[in-house]
Amino acid sequence: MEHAPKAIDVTNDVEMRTFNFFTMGIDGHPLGLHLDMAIPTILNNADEEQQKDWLPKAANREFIATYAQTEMGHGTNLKKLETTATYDPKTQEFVLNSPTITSTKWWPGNLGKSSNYAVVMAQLYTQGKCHGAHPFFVQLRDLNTHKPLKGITVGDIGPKFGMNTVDNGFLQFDHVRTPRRSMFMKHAKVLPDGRYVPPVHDKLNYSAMVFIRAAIVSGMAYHLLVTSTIAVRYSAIRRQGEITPGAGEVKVLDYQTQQHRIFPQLARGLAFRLSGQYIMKLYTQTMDDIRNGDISAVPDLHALSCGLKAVTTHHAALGLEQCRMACGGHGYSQASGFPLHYSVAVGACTYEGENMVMLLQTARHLMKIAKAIRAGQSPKSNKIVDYLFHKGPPKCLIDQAYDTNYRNVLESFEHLARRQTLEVYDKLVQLQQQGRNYEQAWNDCAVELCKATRAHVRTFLARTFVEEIDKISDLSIKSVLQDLLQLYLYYEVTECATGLLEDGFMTGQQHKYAKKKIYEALEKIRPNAVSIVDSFDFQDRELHSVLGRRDGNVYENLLKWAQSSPLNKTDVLPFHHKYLGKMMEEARQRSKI
Ligand SMILES: CCCCCCCCCCCCCCCC(=O)SCCNC(=O)CCNC(=O)[C@H](O)C(C)(C)COP(=O)(O)OP(=O)(O)OC[C@H]1O[C@@H](n2cnc3c(N)ncnc32)[C@H](O)[C@@H]1OP(=O)(O)O
Ligand SMILES: Cc1cc2nc3c(=O)[nH]c(=O)nc-3n(C[C@H](O)[C@H](O)[C@H](O)COP(=O)(O)OP(=O)(O)OC[C@H]3O[C@@H](n4cnc5c(N)ncnc54)[C@H](O)[C@@H]3O)c2cc1C
Repeated sequence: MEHAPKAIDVTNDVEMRTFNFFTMGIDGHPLGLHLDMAIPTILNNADEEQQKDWLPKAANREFIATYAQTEMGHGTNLKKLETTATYDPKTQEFVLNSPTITSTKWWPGNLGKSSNYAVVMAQLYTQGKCHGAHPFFVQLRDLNTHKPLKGITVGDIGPKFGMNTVDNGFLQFDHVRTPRRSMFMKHAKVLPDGRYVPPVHDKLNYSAMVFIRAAIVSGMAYHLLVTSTIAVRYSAIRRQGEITPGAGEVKVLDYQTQQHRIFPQLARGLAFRLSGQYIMKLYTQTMDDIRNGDISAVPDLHALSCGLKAVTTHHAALGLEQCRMACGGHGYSQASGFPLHYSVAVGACTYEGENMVMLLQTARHLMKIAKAIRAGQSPKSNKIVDYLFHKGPPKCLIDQAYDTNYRNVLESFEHLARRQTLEVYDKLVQLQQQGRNYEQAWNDCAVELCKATRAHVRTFLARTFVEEIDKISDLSIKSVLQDLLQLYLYYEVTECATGLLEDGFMTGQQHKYAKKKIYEALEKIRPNAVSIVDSFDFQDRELHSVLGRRDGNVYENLLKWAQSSPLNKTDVLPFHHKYLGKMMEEARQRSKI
């Protein structure tokens, strides 16, 4: 008996995301910000009554909302946002206003044409006092005509580096009135008479950003695993040159340089995937804690999500580019899929907090820990940062036989993170003792502060990778993943070798040992590489790549792909005789004279 196809349940988040993903590709769609930021804001920042009203409608797509925070003049420094929401107790309304050109909201995804509502971040004024940026849920367009409401100017910001299926927009308010209850009131409130009730933690309004920063980690894993799948598969069919003269052309994947280019991206993709799961669990747990009145984990979550976001997006951008270059000329064609994946992935280096700014946020947290260490305090049973309090071995032991579960490699990462953190802390203190104020001293130390964050995040990623692989009980799977783990760890050792060699912790000999372990891992991974990427079970329609086809039939499909180009619809372009043809004809005539 035939069954009618099951309809998509639009209120089921996973079902809907999967559907969107396969039907609309990866560069975004009109519901992206609605699902990723507006709904999380409602969940975490609307009070019970507001949620009852907004959430079912949002889940049911009765409206489309976006997250409008960034302005033309300020994206990073939220304290300087210029949009105002001034409370008028007479009418119990807020008046939203964009006082300057630079206060124009600029960048929000799906704001330009799709959304009819927005979470708007605006400086809250009541009883003559500014209380900082707060979120408001504001209607922008008429629900029937979809025309902008009175006082609202809204539109698209134009083509971008990528993600051009998303209508990133601009928005201006000219004294637009919105009811008092359009302010998100779970944490802070404005009472009908205008009194302001502060939140228990003044950064709870930023929870949607924390959510996306955490989600980005898995997103970057996805991009890296997809692009390394393309590069591995293509390298397994591409033959070029000989290793043994006369033995015939080899698959380019047999070249050590090719493996060294691609396999670390695969390993990093897995590492990001495992840490992505960890941070998402931490996010969910922390949001539950907040609901129960416990905000103690907020700083840890914020610090870890900022650092992971910055490091994983940066490494994904570098890794994607390596995968592209590893595919030679065909990698530069849009048929490879790389331009699409690259332009989407690199946006994440900027959105949801510019990467340097994010590294510095984590460093802020590290400096507090350094202060506690220097004051002789004990660790507080915090799995993520406690290692900073402990003294590790005085010398690197990566080449010693005592290694169980890579403890000696992890100790090397811990050593570097600890040293970098404490050294930059000491420099901060010293500069202040020499007369610099804290902010000036901070700026003088900024590059070193970022290095401390990177070292700390490297330690976290590596430890999570080791711990998760250790939990696997299927030995055949475990052994393949252990090869990738070996590559990951020693590759990271060589990446931070300058820091490990700088203070004599690691010897030149040990550096050479790490390189040897990399080459050994590459060799072990090579025979399994295609099976590993096949096991991710990406569908061809996800890869968007002729080079990365699962069936390996690259060349015939590359030709078909080129032949289907609009330029090839006719043998002779319609305007040929008008321009190029005419030019050549005239030149020929002239040379005859
Ligand atoms: C297949 C692919 C899938 C991909 C995966 C999914 C992706 C899905 C696609 C999405 C598509 C694009 C979506 C883009 C959407 C936008 O880009 S939305 C706009 C995002 N904008 C930003 O991120 C702005 C960045 N700036 C900031 O977050 C803040 O201004 C800064 C830089 C953190 C500083 O904030 P501030 O208000 O000036 O704070 P300040 O007074 O300096 O106080 C700092 C204190 O607050 C704390 N703090 C600051 N922020 C927080 C926070 N959030 N929580 C807790 N504490 C905080 C600090 O730790 C510090 O604490 P203390 O050290 O003082 O104890
Ligand atoms: C694809 C995309 C989608 C986006 N979607 C949205 C959205 O949906 N909603 C939304 O509200 N916004 C969105 N944005 C905006 C985005 O969040 C901001 O662009 C981002 O937060 C960076 O802010 P900025 O543009 O002001 O950069 P700037 O802060 O001007 O950065 C410029 C440079 O200054 C440096 N810098 C700035 N401050 C400091 C500091 N304190 N210390 C050291 N260096 C500093 C930065 O590191 C950077 O190198 C999106 C952006 C992009 C690219």
